[in-house]
Formats: sequence, C-alpha cells, structure tokens
Amino acid sequence: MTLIQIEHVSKSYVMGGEMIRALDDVSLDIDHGEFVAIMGPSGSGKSTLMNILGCLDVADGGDYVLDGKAINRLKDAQLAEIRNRKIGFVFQSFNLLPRLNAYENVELPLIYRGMSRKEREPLVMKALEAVDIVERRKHLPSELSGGQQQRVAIARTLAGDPAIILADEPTGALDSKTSAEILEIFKRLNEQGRTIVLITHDMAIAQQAKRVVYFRDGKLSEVG
Ligand SMILES: Nc1ncnc2c1ncn2[C@@H]1O[C@H](COP(=O)(O)OP(=O)(O)OP(=O)(O)O)[C@@H](O)[C@H]1O
Repeated sequence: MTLIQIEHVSKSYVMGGEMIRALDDVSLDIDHGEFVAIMGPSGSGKSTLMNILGCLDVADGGDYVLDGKAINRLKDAQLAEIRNRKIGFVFQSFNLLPRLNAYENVELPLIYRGMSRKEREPLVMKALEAVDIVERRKHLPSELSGGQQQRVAIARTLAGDPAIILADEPTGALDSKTSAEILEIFKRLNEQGRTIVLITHDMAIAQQAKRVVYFRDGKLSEVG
C-alpha cells in the first residue's frame, strides 16, 4: 500500500538573481513498510526533498500525497499537525534537550500531545526498550555517548508512533562501529514494520537499506 506519493514535484530557489532548481520534476512512491535510502552528493537536493517529505516545507509545483492526504495545498497549521502525528525525524545532531534526561526527552513530545503520565509511561518504556537504552534512562545527554544519544533520539521518534521515520544522515556524527549499530536498529525497526527513509551522501550506508534512490542535480533515479 502506498504511503508516500510524490509526482512531478519541483522546488526552486533564487540566489543572487540566479534560479537553482533544487528539485526538478521529482516523482517517487514509497510503500508502507519500506526501507528506502535517498543518496546523493552535497547540494543534490536531499535536504530540500526531506523538508518536503517531512511537511516542513511545500513544493512549488507537483503533488504530494501522504497516507491518503494531499499535502501540497495545506496551510501551515494543518502541515504542523500532520508533521506531529505522522512524521518521526532523526537528525545527525541528535537534537536532545540538554537539561532533560533520556526518559524525559522521549516523554516530551507525548506531553505536548496532552497525554497523562499514566498514558505516557508504557509508551516511553517500550520505545527505550526498542533501542536498548532502558538502563541509561536517567542519564543526561551529556552523560551519554553519541551512539547512546542517537538511540534516545530514535526512541523519542518511536514513542510518537509515526507513519514514517525520516532519518537525515543519522550516523554522520558517529564512528563506523557505532554507525553500524545504529543501522542495525533501523533494520530491526523495519523488520517490525516501520517505514524508514534514510538520507545520506554515503553509498556504503545507503546500501544498508532495501532500496536506494539516487539524487543528482535535483533529479531522482532508482539504483539497482
Ligand atoms: N534556502 C535556500 N536558498 C537558496 N538556495 C538553496 C536553499 N536551500 C537549498 N538551496 C540550494 O538548493 C540546492 C539543493 O540543496 P539541498 O540542501 O537540498 O542539497 P543536499 O543534497 O541536502 O546537500 P547537503 O548534503 O550538502 O546538505 C543547492 O544548490 C543549494 O545551494
């Protein structure tokens, strides 16, 4: 079943009087349960596509349907709501709040959703268990390694039960052994049915996904 449908999407920026076509007539379908890597060199348009997929930005032209809903004609408030309910972001820089411990970082988005403490606890614990970080739940981010911080960031995303996880260079700040461990977590989550889109400039990392799409100069092509 199709989860993401992008058809003839374009996005341009004007810089110093010159027009840059960051996305040039891009079409892409992603089914529920897929693990897709979007791979391309710096400046190829990956972040622009991620922002559109993640409902952080809208395209200039073309159509985007996410989980049966047309996204490109929505207003900012509606986009924000879809983003909060459907999209789980994982970033290179973890983006944890430094004064909250691991448990509290995972819990925070559920507080914003208005859930009670009783409702939150099983969801937070389940998410921490899914990434094997339960024992460290009382530690602050500064007391955790990079790999452990990324596990917490993945748990925070999982607790919200998103339709899709968008991971932008999630191993970019990690050494190769830790990167491999984080990629194993994504693979395991995918085996459990999670839909994952991994954005990377690194072919070795992209090849860990089940499907690789290649980006160059704002255009997409399937690999293999
Ligand atoms: N806000 C903006 N204003 C002007 N040009 C932009 C803007 N955002 C992106 N671009 C341009 O659009 C093109 C695609 O950029 P994008 O950030 O999507 O690439 P990327 O593949 O994510 O690169 P990187 O891996 O370096 O982050 C680049 O030429 C970039 O300079």
